[in-house]
Amino acid sequence: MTAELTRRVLTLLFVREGDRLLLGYKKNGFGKGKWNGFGGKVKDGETVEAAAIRELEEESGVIVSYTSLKKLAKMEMEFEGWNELLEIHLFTTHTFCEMRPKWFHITDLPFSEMWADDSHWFPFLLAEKKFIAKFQFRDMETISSFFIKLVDDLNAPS
Ligand SMILES: Nc1nc2c([nH]c(=O)n2[C@H]2C[C@H](O)[C@@H](COP(=O)(O)OP(=O)(O)OP(=O)(O)O)O2)c(=O)[nH]1
Repeated sequence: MTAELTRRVLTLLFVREGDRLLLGYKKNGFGKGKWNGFGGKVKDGETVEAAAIRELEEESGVIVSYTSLKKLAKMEMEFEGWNELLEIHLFTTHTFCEMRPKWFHITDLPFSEMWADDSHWFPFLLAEKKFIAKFQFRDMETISSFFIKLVDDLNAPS
């Protein structure tokens, strides 16, 4: 006689941009050491769509809208000797709601596509030095004057 299997409902969401796919490296727990899409257990009373969006945000910080989700599959995984069956709801999305994350090397930052003031204070940010600064802009792209001062205590009166 086969033992009754407990069902564990999981989500798996892949964020895609053109020909590129965002993956995460699982550092701990189930699937440790594997690259994968983002997902996890569906909580009691939660829809699989809500769980897919929540898990993506918890694991990557990326927020996508409910309407951008495309459900592609429901898969079941059984492992010999396990009394649990995995039910995986597979989704894909092509849209980031507001910010599209991307890693840059600190020596290769895209300053020409960043705010004009950033190149002035990034050296301090990268060195993790505290500073106060003020920038005056002629227009959105042009700084007319600025100062930057390294400080020990950001709460001290300036
Ligand atoms: N690509 C791929 N993903 C899989 C397979 N099997 C499997 O569970 N997954 C995915 C589904 C889930 O997104 C994830 C497993 O969820 P999990 O149990 O590790 O959840 P979690 O650590 O995030 O836990 P929690 O946040 O929900 O507490 O791995 C598989 O065979 N292929």
